[in-house]
Amino acid sequence: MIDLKIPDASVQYDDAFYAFAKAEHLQATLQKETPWRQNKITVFGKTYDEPRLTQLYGDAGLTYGYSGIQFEPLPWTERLTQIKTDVEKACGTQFNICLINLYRSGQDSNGWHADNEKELGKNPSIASISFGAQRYFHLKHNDDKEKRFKLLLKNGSLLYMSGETQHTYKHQIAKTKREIQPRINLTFRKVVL
Ligand SMILES: O=C(O)CCC(=O)C(=O)O
Ligand SMILES: [Fe+2]
Repeated sequence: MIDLKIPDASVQYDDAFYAFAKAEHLQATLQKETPWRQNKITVFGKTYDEPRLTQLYGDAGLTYGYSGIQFEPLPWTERLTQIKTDVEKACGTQFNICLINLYRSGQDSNGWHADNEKELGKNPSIASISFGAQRYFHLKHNDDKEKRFKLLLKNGSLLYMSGETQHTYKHQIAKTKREIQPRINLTFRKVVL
């Protein structure tokens, strides 16, 4: 992994954590075998479909949620356990849940947010694996408008955010009008509460 040297944050990246062909295969397999959920989000009293499909896997007994919804994870599959082991080795950190996102097209997205839920403890460590179509990952500093960064997340890449990153920055996957194939993203996290 290389350090992206994002000021006031700790963000590391490996653009070929998995070889291209292996990553394409994992994209196709996970897309097919995951029991995708369509969650609803409520913004200013109106309810919408979340602009992507998701699923949560994790250790038995844990719960994790965001935007006011709590989820119970499905038990780890063999495939996800293998990926988790690979990621833990690379990051030197243990994880106990994995949120999977499916971005079906360029119209699917993930709006500005930080993964700073209190269940993740003081300085959340988040490892993010991307399979399939490349999408831009944007970072913006909470207090300094000049500090904005974007990174094209490649098929098979690993992005690791730790330290104070979730306090100092928000991140997003923006919509795009370009014709774009599906993308799967796995974020490994550690629930400590
Ligand atoms: O899809 C991505 O690369 C980011 C996903 C994300 O930020 C999240 O699920 O919290
Ligand atoms: Fe996130």
